[in-house]
Amino acid sequence: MEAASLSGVLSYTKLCGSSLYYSDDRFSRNLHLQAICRVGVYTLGENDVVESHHSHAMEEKIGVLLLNLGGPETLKDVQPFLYNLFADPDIIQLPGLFKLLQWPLAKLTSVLRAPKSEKGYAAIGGGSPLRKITDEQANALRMALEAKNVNVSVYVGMRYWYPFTEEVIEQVDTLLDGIKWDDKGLAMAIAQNVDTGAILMQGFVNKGALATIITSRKATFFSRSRATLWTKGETSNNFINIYDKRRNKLCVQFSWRGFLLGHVRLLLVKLLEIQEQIGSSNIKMSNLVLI
Ligand SMILES: C=CC1=C(C)c2cc3[nH]c(cc4nc(cc5[nH]c(cc1n2)c(C)c5CCC(=O)O)C(CCC(=O)O)=C4C)c(C)c3C=C
Ligand SMILES: [Fe+2]
Repeated sequence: MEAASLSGVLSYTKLCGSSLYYSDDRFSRNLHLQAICRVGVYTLGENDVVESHHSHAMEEKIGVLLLNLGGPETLKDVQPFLYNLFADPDIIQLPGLFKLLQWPLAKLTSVLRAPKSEKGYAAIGGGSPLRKITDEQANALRMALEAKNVNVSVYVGMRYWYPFTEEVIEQVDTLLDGIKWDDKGLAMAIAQNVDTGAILMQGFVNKGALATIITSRKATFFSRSRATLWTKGETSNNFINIYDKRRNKLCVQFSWRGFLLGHVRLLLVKLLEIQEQIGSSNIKMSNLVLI
């Protein structure tokens, strides 16, 4: 895949007092470059009404999380980066029991491909420009919002290379204030059908599970008995997809039990709205940060 065609994923996280909003368009349609470019154009038009919301916005903590895929920053990153990419079943999907070969095959193909890719990266300066571009976009977004008197923290998380989304989410504690973690860093979570409210699954999440939910769009929990993350459906293929691409609609909402159940549930309903706006051609920053 051409490096130039690979921007990726744009996601927004809004912390509203105690709520986390996010939206992730990872592999949907052809949004990749378009979405990233939108960061640059998310400035408010003269006629956009922001002022009326300002006092409200300024009291809130607002975070924006830009998600991208990442790329190798140096030539020695190329093989491990390719491994991360090929080990992702969203990129290369093997049927049935062949799934067990995902990691060895990822290792093999990454090692075989790396020399050719390294040459390509050497020709464009020795590494991928994705991180630099995404950081610049984050700064541009921050400045555009500051110019409108909207004070936000903008973060960047990558799926296949540094800074990994999981690490960013671990670090950005303030984004997760709304969830009441217990002393083991866990919170009870329930996945509900957005339309019917039916409870699909109940389990525990930690910050890593949350990051995985955000990046994979599949219901993921922390297994207390195995002390590991598990994605519902990873063996049965019967995933709980939190977003239905065909309907362009969020289909599962997560609620975290704790102080703020209502609030956090609300945030995921809002997430749906943000998602729909991102999918539409005419999203405005006022929609994004001032819901
Ligand atoms: C089997 C080959 C490949 C498939 C299938 C594939 C799908 C795929 N890739 C991305 C995202 C990225 N790919 C990137 C680089 C890259 N990808 C492949 C191969 C496949 N990708 C290679 C060999 C490379 C290395 C570069 C090269 O040699 O051409 C990158 C990094 C871009 C950068 O700026 O460095 C990303 C990101 C997606 C989303 C995808 C399928 C949906
Ligand atoms: Fe690729």
